[in-house]
Amino acid sequence: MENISTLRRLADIISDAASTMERVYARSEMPLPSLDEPFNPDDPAETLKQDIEVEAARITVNSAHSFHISSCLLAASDLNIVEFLREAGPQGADVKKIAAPSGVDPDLLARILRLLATHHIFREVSPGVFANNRVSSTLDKGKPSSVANGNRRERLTGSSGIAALVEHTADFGGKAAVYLSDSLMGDPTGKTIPFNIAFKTDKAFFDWEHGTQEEIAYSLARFAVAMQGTAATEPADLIFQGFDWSLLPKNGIIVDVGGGIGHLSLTIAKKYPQLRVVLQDLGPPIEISKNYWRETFPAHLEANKVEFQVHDFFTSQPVKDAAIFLLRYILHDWNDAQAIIILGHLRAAAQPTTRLVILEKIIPFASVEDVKRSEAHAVPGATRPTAEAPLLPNWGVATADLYLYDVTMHALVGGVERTLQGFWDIFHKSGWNMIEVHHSSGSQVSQLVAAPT
Ligand SMILES: C[S@@+](CC[C@H](N)C(=O)[O-])C[C@H]1O[C@@H](n2cnc3c(N)ncnc32)[C@H](O)[C@@H]1O
Repeated sequence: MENISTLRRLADIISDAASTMERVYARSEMPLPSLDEPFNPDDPAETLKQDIEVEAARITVNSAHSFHISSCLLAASDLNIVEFLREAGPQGADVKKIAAPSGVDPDLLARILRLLATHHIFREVSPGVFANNRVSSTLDKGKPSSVANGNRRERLTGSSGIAALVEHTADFGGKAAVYLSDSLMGDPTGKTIPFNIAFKTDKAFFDWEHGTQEEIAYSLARFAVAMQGTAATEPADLIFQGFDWSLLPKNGIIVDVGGGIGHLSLTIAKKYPQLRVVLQDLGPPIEISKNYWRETFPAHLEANKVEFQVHDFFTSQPVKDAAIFLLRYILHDWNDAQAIIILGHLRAAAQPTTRLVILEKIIPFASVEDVKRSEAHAVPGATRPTAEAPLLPNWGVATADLYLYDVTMHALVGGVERTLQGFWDIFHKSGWNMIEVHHSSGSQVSQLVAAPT
């Protein structure tokens, strides 16, 4: 009830703010400037916004500074602050104590935590005293803070993966993203990837070997755990909210293409142990995945129902009798030409009964779309409800994570989060026919099912 009343109070604040603005503009007999019109400093309605009442009612976001949220998040996670505050309990701890294990400047740390608390990540209980809240505690790596501080390499292992995902994104993604404009100014085609400018390398992200062996091993392991973290941000049964896995024959083979540690195929195999899994990825993730399966689902290994295969998906697919080629968060790493090559190799190895199951975010337009003119929208399950005006049809900032991911994909690997038509096009060009789409509740991730044409 407490939460409902908080929500109601929030709605009342917004409603009061709207009434204030309405009153001020009505009093001056002027229309409220439209968000869709260009800014005109000479319009008297603009000067009215300087009105102190309106100023107080207005919620503004200074987007140009918002990268500090990610940099502060990265610092807080790197310094294992959440673990320290878990041990401090709900009353929190003074920032001098929080800073002590790492030896960082407490005043600067307070500023970092205050910025995050202002975005409802951590709570400033009293001046300079911070505690975890519901949001910050999702970053908890689940270990005593002394262990997390004592072993940088191991501090993420066995965690939910959310801290690893935040660190990977804010670290590599954040550093790459600031070069977006530089990349476009230097090369308007968009083919220069910001990552390459930021890290002064010609290599692609997945081939990049940087720093010492220890640093490489650390970021590889962090990436593997981060991919598991993407699942922790989605409903646990997401993979079962679409394609019906029970329809697969006994010993049907799921090839988890670019499967990382294979957490997704493992989830399916746990529920349907009659299915076999071939987990494919590059060498280092495959090594990490073996331990993960040994610890998480040893029975499947003992039954010889999982095979770990080092395989480059830009080469010919060795499994010719797959029931399913499963690709989660693979296609978004690559541009269309590359995605068509990957899908083409799978098509060449497919039987008529083989199905492609793709898990990806599908990008809606920010405008109303004429779905009747889209071939892809005729596929069962493809159409999604849109929001009513004055909300944007895609629900506006409520779905902003889709577009944030999209630009991160470009900045880091030159990839793209595709529209439905975008998927239709690459399927079509690689010999696959989109037959079903499943949008899931409580998640931005959809399943696309395709059959060989
Ligand atoms: C975004 S991750 C997704 C991992 C996994 N499917 C998941 O959902 O957690 C992309 C994966 O593609 C793998 N990968 C990148 N290039 C590859 C290639 N040429 N061949 C096979 N796997 C590759 C990476 O190692 C990584 O595990």
